[in-house]
Amino acid sequence: MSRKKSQKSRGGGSSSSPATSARNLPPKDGARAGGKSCSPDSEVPVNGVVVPGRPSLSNSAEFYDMAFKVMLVGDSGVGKTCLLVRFKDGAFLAGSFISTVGIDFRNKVLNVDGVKVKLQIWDTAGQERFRSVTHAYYRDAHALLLLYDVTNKTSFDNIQAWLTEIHEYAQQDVVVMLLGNKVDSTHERVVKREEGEKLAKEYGVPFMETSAKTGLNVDLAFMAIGKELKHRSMKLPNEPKFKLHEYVRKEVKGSGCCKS
Ligand SMILES: Nc1nc2c(ncn2[C@@H]2O[C@H](COP(=O)(O)OP(=O)(O)OP(=O)(O)O)[C@@H](O)[C@H]2O)c(=O)[nH]1
Ligand SMILES: [Mg+2]
Repeated sequence: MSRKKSQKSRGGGSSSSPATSARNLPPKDGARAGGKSCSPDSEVPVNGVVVPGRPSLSNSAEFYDMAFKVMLVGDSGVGKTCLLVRFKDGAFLAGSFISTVGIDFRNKVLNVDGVKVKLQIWDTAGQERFRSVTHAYYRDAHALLLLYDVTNKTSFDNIQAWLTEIHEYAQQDVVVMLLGNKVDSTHERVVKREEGEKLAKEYGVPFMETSAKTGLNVDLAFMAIGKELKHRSMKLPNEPKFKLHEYVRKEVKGSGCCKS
């Protein structure tokens, strides 16, 4: 997989540290974990592959073969932070909603067909006032999970604007996946699954509905991204091409009410 720009462009000092979340992600992997600023950029090489055959040791003391940057984007309140916490810790952040301030990240190593794939997952702030902070991170992202909230029509209507932004700031070959979150809220749902599917088809991106609350399809979304990125960077001559759309279509689970 080829990345066009170097990602060492944000400088190496503390001034390059992102604004971090006031709440949200417990300070384990985040950019200011332990009160220190660090440069997570240096951990993830441009093409994702660390050193073939020589596993590296990540911050979380877990070995991995390759590492990639994944960003969570979408309107404020769609559930980006909750989705990440569900994936990383298997928990749901219930209670009052505290909006993310700036940007933060967490690492998780996945076993993708016997290969340890580290995903460095950046949780962005959906609020408009943090948009310029987020823009600076797009260009290094290998994959983007774009979320809307199935109980919030505006968040769905804004997806096109998000995709425009992604095309403007992200790499051309970035992997994008559309997620309709909060499908557990069946009574409040205002965006049908078919509408999400239609929009995703229009833009040629894979789609699934998720629930950070119940965990529906959360692991699958990240695993699909991990598989796609791993296959892109480790294409063996006789290996069949990984088909992300097909994989998602086959593996995705319905919300219980309306899966065909
Ligand atoms: N029912 C339900 N509620 C959810 C789900 N995911 C998130 N929420 C709730 O939605 C609210 C917003 O969730 P967050 O994860 O903080 O939203 P966010 O996208 O990170 O918002 P910003 O940080 O402002 O960009 C919180 O009150 C969550 O409890 C879900 O899958 N189901
Ligand atoms: Mg958040």
